Amino acid sequence: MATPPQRNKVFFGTFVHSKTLAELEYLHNTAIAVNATGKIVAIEPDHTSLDSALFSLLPKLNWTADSVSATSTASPSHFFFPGFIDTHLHASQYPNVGIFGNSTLLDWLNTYTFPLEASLSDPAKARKVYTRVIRKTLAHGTTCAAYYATVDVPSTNLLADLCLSAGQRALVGRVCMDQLSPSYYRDESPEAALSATMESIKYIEGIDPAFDIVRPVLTPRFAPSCSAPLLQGLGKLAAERPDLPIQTHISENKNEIALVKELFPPSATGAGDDSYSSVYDAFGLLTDRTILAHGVHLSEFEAELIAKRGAKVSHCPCSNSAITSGAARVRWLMEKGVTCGLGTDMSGGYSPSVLEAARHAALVSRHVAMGGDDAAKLTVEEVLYLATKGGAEVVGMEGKVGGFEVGMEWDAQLVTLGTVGEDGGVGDEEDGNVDVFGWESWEDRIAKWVYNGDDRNTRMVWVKGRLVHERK
Ligand SMILES: O=c1[nH]c(=O)c2nc[nH]c2[nH]1
Repeated sequence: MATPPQRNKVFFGTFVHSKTLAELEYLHNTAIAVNATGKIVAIEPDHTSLDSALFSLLPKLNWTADSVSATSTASPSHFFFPGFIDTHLHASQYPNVGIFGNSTLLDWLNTYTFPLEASLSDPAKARKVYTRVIRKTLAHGTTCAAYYATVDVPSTNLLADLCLSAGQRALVGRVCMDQLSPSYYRDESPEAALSATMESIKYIEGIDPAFDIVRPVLTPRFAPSCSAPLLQGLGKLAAERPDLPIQTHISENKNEIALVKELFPPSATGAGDDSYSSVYDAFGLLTDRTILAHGVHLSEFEAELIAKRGAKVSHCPCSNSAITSGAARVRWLMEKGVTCGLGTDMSGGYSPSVLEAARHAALVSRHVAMGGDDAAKLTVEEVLYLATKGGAEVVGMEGKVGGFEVGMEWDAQLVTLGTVGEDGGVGDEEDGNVDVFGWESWEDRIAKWVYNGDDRNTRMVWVKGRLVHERK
């Protein structure tokens, strides 16, 4: 299934993206040229119109006018923004969003999660769920998602097929788990888990050999679900396959941490201590390709170890609040040198939106601040960095997606906010859920979007230059 052939494209208007963790860059009256393979090949600021940009760009790029399609918006309430990167979510749990009652992690897994995931070995059900979650996340501007599927190989492969045909960039993980779940939902043995994982890796290599859009990811569910031989086998595979990322959960919930200490004492792992991070480290799974979801209760020692290994943390604030896991200290992690991104963690998290995760990240950081560390507060600029450039680093795609620079790929969204008319009614633009009165600075508009925006503001979405969603 090859990506359909594309035309060259020129986009004109306001572009907003993260320059650094602390700073957004605003490029007004700017044209960005994207070639037929989806790469940004030119960025030209300070044009008076699309026509003037085309007049300048086409000869430079050796493009004819009829080889180019243009998307232009000069409205002060429209802007292009990099596509969001969801660094942690369970595609298989999408039907359960919002269904968690008063549960916490370990009972939530048994009550809500394992039965649903197991039921997705029905191919018709899996197709329905995966089609829907891809559509929904694209509609929220998620151009790249690090997905957990299930234990089942055919439906995991189906998820990869569906991401590829929808054009959503994805890491697709067959879930490895050979212990502590009901017998109807687990790998039969470490060998069976490794062979099923290889089967899925081979399948994805077959459909997207260069991993242009979809890539397999080694996915030990979390330490309690995996026997020592399984973790060891996955560590060996990770060493043999440096092209594959690894994803798992860490230190989300206090009972989970106690369980890990009980299951993996240093005598069983050979580690020098009994920390959760050292378990993954002992099995060769704490690497610079590892995405660790949650990291709520990490110790000083663990944060330092994670930073030293170059492993990344997917911060999942919506989930951490919903199933009462705790408030992760993101500023502290970043100051320790740990790269962080954002995850919706559906369905521990109830929302498919990375913008919502950004908002929760800002709010949870204020709860951390209320505990006495005022510097913990994350700004609008910082949570948007985590949602884009930080996320790109977490999934191993830094320099490729997450921003607007020559050489990067065009993974982007067109965001439209609603203008308010002279009489207080609807202005030139559609009636949006974010009202722009016209006197706000661009910084204010972006803040209003972060705190009030949703998929109604996500007008168009592109991945690698291809239009993958348009809101009518
Ligand atoms: O939020 C979570 N969701 C899960 O599915 C899971 N499995 C292990 N640990 C987990 N945490």
